[in-house]
Amino acid sequence: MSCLSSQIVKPVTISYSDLRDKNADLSMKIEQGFGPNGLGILSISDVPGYSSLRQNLLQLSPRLANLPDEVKKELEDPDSWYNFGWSHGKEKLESGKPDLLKGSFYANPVLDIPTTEASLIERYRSYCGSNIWPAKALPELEPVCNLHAAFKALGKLILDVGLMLAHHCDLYVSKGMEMQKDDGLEQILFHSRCHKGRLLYYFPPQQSDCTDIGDSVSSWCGWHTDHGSLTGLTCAMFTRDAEEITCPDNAAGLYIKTRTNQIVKVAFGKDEIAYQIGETAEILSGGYLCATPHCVRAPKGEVAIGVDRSTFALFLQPDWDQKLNFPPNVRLHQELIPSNGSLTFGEYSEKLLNKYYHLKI
Ligand SMILES: O=C(O)CCC(=O)C(=O)O
Ligand SMILES: [Fe+2]
Repeated sequence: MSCLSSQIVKPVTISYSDLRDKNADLSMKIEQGFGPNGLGILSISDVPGYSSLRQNLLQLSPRLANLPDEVKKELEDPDSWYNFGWSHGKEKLESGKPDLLKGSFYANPVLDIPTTEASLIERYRSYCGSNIWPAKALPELEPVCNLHAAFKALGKLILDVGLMLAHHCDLYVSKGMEMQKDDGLEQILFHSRCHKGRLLYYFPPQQSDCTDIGDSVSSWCGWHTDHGSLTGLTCAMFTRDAEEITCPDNAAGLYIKTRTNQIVKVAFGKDEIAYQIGETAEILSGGYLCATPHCVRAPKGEVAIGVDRSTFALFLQPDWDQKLNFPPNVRLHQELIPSNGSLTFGEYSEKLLNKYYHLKI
């Protein structure tokens, strides 16, 4: 049984100067962060230029989310199942109801048009579509017109730091498992065209929600594991009436289920980038890196009225063509895996999307 701890846990931290040293032995820290008995998250401190890029992007999140509905509609992309541009109320909550609690803006921070091949765009809708940026031509979008630059700058920085971290993950995994030179996470992620950034906006609880929110730890975002390899996360920004505040409810925020089934709130600094493990890192590493179950708790009570939350996630993911061999000891989504135990990352993701959108598997 899971057990909710009132403790707030700080992840293991690696400084940027240690991380970028390819020869440093960081395997103890990688194991503490990501290994079978690790917390499932670690943070990187002192990344040059990071703090201002975080601030630049996160401040645009409430502005984007509060644009008129018809303007946001122009930024939607049903062809990619809302995996590019603006998405609100398209995913389902654990209860089966549409998720209206948060809005997201998705884009590939590296490639605006990952491919022009129609068959690929049709087959891998969530990755092979094109980015949609607020056009300068629309005056209503003026407050978010620099979204394009701010999103790409932060996304690329979190990607570069994530690749350095992937290098050290490979060194750790190679101590336990035989690996070919190009099989490692670093090379797989370096060659991928599939990275996806997500600017998230959690709408503020209203007076009427006060009693609805309840005690659940997953009241803002349900329990899940990310299906990419590494997820880079910024420390969230809370605002009320467009002013940045400290969240009035200390229990609100990101929660993780540890390997020993403890549910803990994790907190890391504004100046740190946190990374979590996604399912495909667990698959590629034969279970040496373990996917991180997590959720987000909303602030509760009168003090929470009008408090919103903005954050950014970068999903570092393998290319759509990357073959994944599912090791027998990794038991994620067993029902989706064919008998030969192998799928490409693109096929795996499409199957998951079908599962979550209640379409056919
Ligand atoms: O809001 C957060 O801190 C986490 C978001 C998240 O888990 C996701 O987008 O997959
Ligand atoms: Fe997540």
